[in-house]
Amino acid sequence: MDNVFDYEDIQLIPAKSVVKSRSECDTSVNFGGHTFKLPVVPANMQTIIDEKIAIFLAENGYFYIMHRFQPEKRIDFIKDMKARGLIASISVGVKEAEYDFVKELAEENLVPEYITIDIAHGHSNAVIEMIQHIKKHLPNSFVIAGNVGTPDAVRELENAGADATKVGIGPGKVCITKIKTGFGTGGWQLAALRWCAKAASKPIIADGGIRTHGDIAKSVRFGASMVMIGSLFAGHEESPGETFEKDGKCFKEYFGSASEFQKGERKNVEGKKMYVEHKGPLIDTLIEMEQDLQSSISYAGGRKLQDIRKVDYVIVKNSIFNGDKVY
Ligand SMILES: NC(=O)C1=CN([C@@H]2O[C@H](COP(=O)(O)OP(=O)(O)OC[C@H]3O[C@@H](n4cnc5c(N)ncnc54)[C@H](OP(=O)(O)O)[C@@H]3O)[C@@H](O)[C@H]2O)C=CC1
Ligand SMILES: Nc1nc2c(ncn2[C@@H]2O[C@H](COP(=O)(O)O)[C@@H](O)[C@H]2O)c(=O)[nH]1
Repeated sequence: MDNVFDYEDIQLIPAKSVVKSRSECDTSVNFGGHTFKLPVVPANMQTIIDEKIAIFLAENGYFYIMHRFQPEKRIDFIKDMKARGLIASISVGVKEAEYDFVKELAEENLVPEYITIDIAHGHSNAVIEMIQHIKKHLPNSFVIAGNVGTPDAVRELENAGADATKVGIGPGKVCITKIKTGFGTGGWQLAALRWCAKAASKPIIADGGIRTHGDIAKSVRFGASMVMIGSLFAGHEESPGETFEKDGKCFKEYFGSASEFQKGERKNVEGKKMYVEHKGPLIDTLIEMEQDLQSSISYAGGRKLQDIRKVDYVIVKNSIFNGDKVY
């Protein structure tokens, strides 16, 4: 690896604008045969998405991935989405029961449009075998496999049949993998994305470490087709979990999928919990993301999302915030 950098080490270089208004810039993306308004998907975590949010996102043209932490609800969830004429997008793990679940879906002819294999260390035979199992029983589902952090892993999962791979081990806001294991892409997630994207022949989802809307544009620049985000989507009015008040301010909890709060026990804990200040309605954030990304496209001198891929960049050795707070 030559250049190692993360989101805040990079600035994209502006090119001459070709639009009269940022509203002319098109942020939509085709991913897995469907077009979505944004190249952004809320993380498939229990404090980020639930059935209600999934319906809201699907009805309004946004991509979503339902989490896998209430496995008994998944069949009814898929049936409900299908009954509404909406895309069904679910997550699975790799344990034995998940093999039976995939077979059950096939037997009932319940075919989710998207299935995400959601595992911490995706470069493993466990994930390769699950990709093959899904492709055998549900060949028409678009399979997203992860998480990985190397070109070798991307190639192996693609060769096993994955339709997209998800890159990011340890850059998440509530992640403690980097601290507890010493491994991962924490601190160099954007460079890892670039490294993996060069090897990929199918779409990549950049997962974790997004702290500002500008990081979405940077992810696209370095090869992401889709960007998975947890912390920026936490704390909304609709977010799962209770709102509580402290010193006159409202908060919501955001915890890791490998935290004791998710697992219900302190075994192989690699995630933590934090409290996020209340952010208001989800739609306001989605609209602001779209406007900011339209602006990014205009700075790229383009009209559509892919134009961001063409811009030059510099590696800024110190933080781009120069000691200032982000907001
Ligand atoms: N993106 C990221 O950086 C990370 C994300 N997570 C999230 O946490 C959740 C739980 O993940 P995960 O623990 O994988 O899921 P599971 O608890 O479902 O474990 C999946 C299987 O993989 C095994 N496993 C887990 N980690 C490893 C490893 N490092 N090497 C070999 N086998 C392993 C587990 O066995 P056993 O438990 O016995 O080892 C289990 O059989 C997921 O939602 C995941 O996305 C967790 C950590 C990092
Ligand atoms: N190491 C861990 N990573 C986790 C855990 N739960 C989720 N995640 C990953 O984080 C991203 C979201 O990152 P953010 O920076 O946008 O907040 C999520 O999509 C997972 O890949 C965990 O317990 N440990």
